[in-house]
Amino acid sequence: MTASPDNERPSDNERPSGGARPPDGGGAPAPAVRAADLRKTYPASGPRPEVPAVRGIDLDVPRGEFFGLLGPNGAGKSTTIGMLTTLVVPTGGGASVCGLDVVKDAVEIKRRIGVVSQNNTLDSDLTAAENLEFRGRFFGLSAKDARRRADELIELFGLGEHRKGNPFEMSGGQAKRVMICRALMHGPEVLFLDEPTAGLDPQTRTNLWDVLRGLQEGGQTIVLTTHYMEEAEALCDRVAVVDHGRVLASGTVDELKASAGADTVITVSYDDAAPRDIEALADRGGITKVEVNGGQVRVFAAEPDGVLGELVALGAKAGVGVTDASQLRPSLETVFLTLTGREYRE
Ligand SMILES: Nc1ncnc2c1ncn2[C@@H]1O[C@H](COP(=O)(O)OP(=O)(O)OP(=O)(O)O)[C@@H](O)[C@H]1O
Repeated sequence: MTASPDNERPSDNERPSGGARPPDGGGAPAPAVRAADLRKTYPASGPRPEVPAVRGIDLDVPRGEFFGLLGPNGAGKSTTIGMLTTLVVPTGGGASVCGLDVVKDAVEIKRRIGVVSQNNTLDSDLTAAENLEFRGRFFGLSAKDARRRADELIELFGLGEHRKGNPFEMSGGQAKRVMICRALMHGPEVLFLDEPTAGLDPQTRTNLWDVLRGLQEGGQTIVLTTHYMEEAEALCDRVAVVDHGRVLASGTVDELKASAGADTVITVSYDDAAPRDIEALADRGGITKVEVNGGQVRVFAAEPDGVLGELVALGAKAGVGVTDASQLRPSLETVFLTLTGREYRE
């Protein structure tokens, strides 16, 4: 489910208490994003109970960084980005973007950011170029400047053939590029992208990665949400792994791997209860942890060589067969497994 702009504003006593507004003027510029104990609980509606979508998130994103909020569906990523982009009103904690409070300074923040939502929100009555020009005019550019800026972006994003195209007759990847161009029309300080490559085929996805990398190399601060592990690994300087509305861990991908997921994870499913003596493997050098759950065994190993074969052999000795086996090398996926005990679900 995607967080949507909500009109319900919190009452004064539940309104966030000012968030994290860094000092104005002088010194280093305020960070691109800062959040402190940021929360959102959607109110109950009919038979549906309230939903604590974001349950106290802290973030600190410096300028120029490519930052990723990574988590499975329903983790609270869209709600978090909704609050940072002022579309969703927090119910607790606070956040600032470019030093401006997301509640009190929402109008000014809108001028400073570009937002690319998950769905195609382009205007179907306008061509691609007109969509861009219209946005430029909205942000106060003269007709001439809006046209020039639109032309520049269309060129940069390889959309020349589509400038007069209807955004709803384009491929998903082309429409997404037009949306990114539109979000860049007014030269935003921070670009927010909510699941920019969801639903795109792998080739289109990696093409879009190149586009985003190019933007960052040009100095653009980018914050994206993604549920694709490999997307976060490919693009982000730093990542916050989010699940059930909380940050489980954050840092560079390498830091995360080193701290939480340095091990290779070998998972074996037996056709009956796992052999009893399997837990003794944990005492062996090079093995960090062994988890047994019914017929499933998961071994976290710094030295994984031979472990899989040994699990098969132990099963055979105990008269149980192996129905499934996998070996995950250290990655964000193993970080997630280590942190949650659950496999990452996309
Ligand atoms: N407007 C809303 N009203 C009520 N509940 C909502 C609303 N928007 C999101 N939720 C719920 O909040 C939780 C977090 O959703 P959210 O969309 O923020 O997660 P997400 O990590 O972005 O997931 P996805 O990748 O599927 O969009 C989910 O349980 C979702 O059902």
